[in-house]
Amino acid sequence: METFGARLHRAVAERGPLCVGIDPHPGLLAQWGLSDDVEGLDRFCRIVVEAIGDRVAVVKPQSAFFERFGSRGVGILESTIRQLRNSGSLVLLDVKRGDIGSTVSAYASAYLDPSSPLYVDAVTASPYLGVGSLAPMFELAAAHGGGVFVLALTSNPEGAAVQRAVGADGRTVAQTVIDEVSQLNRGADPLGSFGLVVGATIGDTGHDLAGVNGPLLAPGLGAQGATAADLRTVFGSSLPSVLPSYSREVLGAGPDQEALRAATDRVLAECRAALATS
Ligand SMILES: O=c1ccn([C@@H]2O[C@H](COP(=O)(O)O)[C@@H](O)[C@H]2O)c(=O)[nH]1
Repeated sequence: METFGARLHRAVAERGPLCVGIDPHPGLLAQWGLSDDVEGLDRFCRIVVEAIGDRVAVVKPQSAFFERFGSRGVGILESTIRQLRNSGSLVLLDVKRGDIGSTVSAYASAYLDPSSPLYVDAVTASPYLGVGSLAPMFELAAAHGGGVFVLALTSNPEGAAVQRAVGADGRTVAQTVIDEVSQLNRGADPLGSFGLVVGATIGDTGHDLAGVNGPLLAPGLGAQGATAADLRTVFGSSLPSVLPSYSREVLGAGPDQEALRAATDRVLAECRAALATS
C-alpha cells in the first residue's frame, strides 16, 4: 500500500505544489448567482470540481460550509468527495477534529476508514487535547494510506496567544506539536504522511520545522493577505515541503470555469516561483 506521503509527493510532482479549497461562503454563492441552499451548494461544488479537479494536486473542502445545511449539506460533501476522487485530485477534508482518544477513534473511522461515506485521503486535526489524543487518527491513517495535518501555527492572529505560549521545558506549544509530529514521520521516504498546518501570514516566528519530514500546509494566502513571496520568510529551508493553499482567491474568479482555471494556473505559477530554491 502506498502511503499518503508518497501519494502526495507524486501528486505534487505531477500537478504542482498547490491545494485549492472549496469554501462555499454565502457571499460567494450570491456572487456566482446561486441560491444559498443545498441546490446552490451542489451546483457550486460541481462547477469547481469540473473546472479544477483534474489539474490540482490537492483539493480541500471546508466541512463547515457543508455542515451548515445539516444532513443534506453533508450529503453534498459526500458526493463532492466522490467526484474529486474520480477527478484524480487528493482530497484533504478541513474539519479540524480533536477530542479525547476514545472519541477521536470515531472521528478516525468517519474520515479515514475506506468503508466510510466521508472517506478522504487526509484530514486536518486539532492538537489542543494533546497530540497523543490524536493517536487513533494517526494509526488508522497509517493503516490505510491516509494522512493527518495537525494545527501548529495557524494563519489567524488569535492563534499566537495559545500556540506561542511557552511551557515549562522552554518550548512553545507549537514547537511541542511540531516535535511530536516530526517523530511520527521519522524514516519516512520520500515524505511522511503526517503534516502540519502553518499559516503563510505568520512571518518569521523562529520555530524549527527542519525535522518534520512531512507536508506543511500553508493557508492564509490571498484573501487573508499573505502572498506567495511570504512563504520564504515563514518556511526558510523547509520550503520544499510546503503545500500552499488558496480558497477565496481562486473561488472569487467563478463561476466561469475558464476563469477558475486561469486563477488556479496563476497562483500555481506564483507558488512555483516562490518555492524554487535556486
Ligand atoms: O490556520 C488555518 C487553518 C485553516 N484555514 C482554513 O483554510 C481556508 C482559508 O480560506 P481562504 O479563503 O484562502 O482564506 C479556510 O477554509 C480556513 O478555515 C486557515 O485559513 N488557517
